[in-house]
Amino acid sequence: MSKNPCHIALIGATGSVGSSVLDICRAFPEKFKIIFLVAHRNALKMNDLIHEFHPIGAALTDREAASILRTLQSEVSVYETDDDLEYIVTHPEIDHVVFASSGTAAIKALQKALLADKNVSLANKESIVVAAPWVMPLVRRTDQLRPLDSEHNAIWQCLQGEDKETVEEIYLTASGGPFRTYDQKALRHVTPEMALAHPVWDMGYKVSIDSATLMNKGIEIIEAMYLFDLEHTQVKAVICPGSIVHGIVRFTDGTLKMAASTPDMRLAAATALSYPGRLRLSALPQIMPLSVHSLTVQFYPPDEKLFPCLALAKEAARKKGPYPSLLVGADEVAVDAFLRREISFTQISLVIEQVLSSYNDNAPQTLEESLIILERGRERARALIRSAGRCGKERKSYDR
Ligand SMILES: NC(=O)C1=CN([C@@H]2O[C@H](COP(=O)(O)OP(=O)(O)OC[C@H]3O[C@@H](n4cnc5c(N)ncnc54)[C@H](OP(=O)(O)O)[C@@H]3O)[C@@H](O)[C@H]2O)C=CC1
Ligand SMILES: CC(=O)[C@@H](O)[C@H](O)COP(=O)(O)O
Ligand SMILES: [Mn+2]
Repeated sequence: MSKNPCHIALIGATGSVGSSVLDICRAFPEKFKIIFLVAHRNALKMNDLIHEFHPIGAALTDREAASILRTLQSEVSVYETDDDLEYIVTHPEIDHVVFASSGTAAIKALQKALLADKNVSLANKESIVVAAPWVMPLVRRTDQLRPLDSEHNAIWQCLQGEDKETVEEIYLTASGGPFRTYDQKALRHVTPEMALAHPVWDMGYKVSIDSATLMNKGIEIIEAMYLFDLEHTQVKAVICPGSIVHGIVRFTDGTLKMAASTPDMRLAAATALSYPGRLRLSALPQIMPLSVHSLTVQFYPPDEKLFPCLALAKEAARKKGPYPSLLVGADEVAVDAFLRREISFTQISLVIEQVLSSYNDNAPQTLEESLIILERGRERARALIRSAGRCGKERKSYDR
């Protein structure tokens, strides 16, 4: 930790990962102080957080929501634009920026934070998948970028003190999602409510649906390739029901090193924020420490036929070029359409597959080109869904 208290800017403060980070800050006020809070449009929750954490500023990237927040309180300055976000993540008062927002909107802020030599904890996987070639070279110090995604946080912990050349392969564990035991026929009748009911984690809608299709694990494979500078053949997914083990590294001498803990994002947040120290999390009595005596862990391979999204993401990992951005764009739109009941659960992978297979342009050379490809992925997915026709059932929005 650079200083006590460590001054934090939290992007995605009103979300699921944001709440875990705030729980750690709440439990250790002498170690962590919230200086800026950023979210998209949840003005009411942001207002509550301002009253609790007393930051010097808050931002809502939705302009209307920012206006509402200004009317709700006068305690802090309210920001809203991309420039404001850059101001926040490079602010001289800030030591550590946590990127816990969903989507890809914070990519440029992530670049700015790294360039300004801030420590960064990163939960947002889409940013790395879309922009790694323009983000990873900006990392200046080995302790600067700390993975918050639970599997990557586990791998990061396993790799500490190790020589990268001795890493043979890594395994990211997957819970298997709510449909781990389903067959093809049962998958056809899956509803958004069923898909959102994750067996282990309480997460935002997008990542919950991605977990149910196993796209989350596919996206995480690409994320891990870039974060740990590994080939696609070195990153594997393995099902671990219950998600007690989060990540495994196999070294060249055959040793397997794995990180296990109660599945709780506050643990990942604590390790990233307190690195190289560790916190005494008994201050958070709700986190039950694992007992070695009751530990039974099973691993088995994922079924890529039943969950084709994983195979599609692995193919994008192999081909790289435009495919990771296309995959993220198409998946975003397909998941949204599923939540709006415009397509079925099994059509999610069909939409993404068609977007990927119909694309033959060049690899992006710049971040701007990668963002254009991301947008093409979204547009093509929208066009496919439109042309397939709407199902005409009741449409319920799952937007927060
Ligand atoms: N949830 C989890 O346990 C895990 C999540 N992740 C990753 O972390 C990220 C966040 O996930 P999760 O917390 O579940 O998501 P949520 O949907 O719960 O929260 C998303 C957060 O991002 C904010 N946000 C959305 N768009 C923007 C934007 N354009 N600018 C600024 N803030 C924005 C939202 O604000 P508002 O509420 O105002 O709309 C909200 O605070 C995702 O990339 C996810 O894949 C990784 C590992 C675990
Ligand atoms: C908590 C976390 O890191 C999520 O990304 C988690 O991995 C989702 O669960 P699945 O293992 O089901 O994808
Ligand atoms: Mn994860």
